[in-house]
Amino acid sequence: MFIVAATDSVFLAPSWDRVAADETRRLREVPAADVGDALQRMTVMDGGIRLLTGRATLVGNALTVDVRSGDNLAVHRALDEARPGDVLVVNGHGDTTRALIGGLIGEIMVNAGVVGAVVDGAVRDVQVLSEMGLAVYARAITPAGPFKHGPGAIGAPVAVGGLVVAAGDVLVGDADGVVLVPRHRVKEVVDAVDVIAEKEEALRQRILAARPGHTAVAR
Ligand SMILES: O=C([O-])CC(=O)C(=O)O
Ligand SMILES: [Mg+2]
Repeated sequence: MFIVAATDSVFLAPSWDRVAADETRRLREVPAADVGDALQRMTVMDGGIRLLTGRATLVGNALTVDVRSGDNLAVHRALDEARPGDVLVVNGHGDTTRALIGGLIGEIMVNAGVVGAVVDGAVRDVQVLSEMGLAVYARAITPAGPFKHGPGAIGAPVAVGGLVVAAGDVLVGDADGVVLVPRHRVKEVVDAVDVIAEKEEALRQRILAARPGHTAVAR
């Protein structure tokens, strides 16, 4: 940790599995909407979880953190457990009065290879986070800083955006928002998204063909 604080109040789960990057590669190329459709439109975070930085594409394994509202001690501690390709997923209990992540946490994320964050709460320093190339999704922005007393939990299932996210599950985000792909459903989703994309394209072509003044020139 880069801050000096006792962490006895922070629970740490023993370990969890992650999905290898080559298994999720296809999910980087398709809209989050298609990924959600491949999951029967079910495991999609609510629209309050919005992209707040310039980089939209987010695909990675959840490093889950539960915090006390307005307190980010467990976030600092969690980053010691981070692996490259992780996404910080924080249950801030919907509290938007204090930011749980900012530019300094962003710098630690970059050191650890953490590609972004999804926060059920608020963040700050969004301009700086954006310049770092991090994809950060949250409910709100506030300049108000967090406390660092704990308690918290790392690696336990968390409630974020109306979903339960387990450590190691895959998050897929773009400008529309964030979709959860449960770890054991990645292959099924990768197989399904191509079929969905083909169907959408076929329908789009029919719509374009019906547009007034349409000439049958391939795009
Ligand atoms: O004070 C904090 O922990 C949050 C913050 O602004 C930063 O990480 O830069
Ligand atoms: Mg800051």
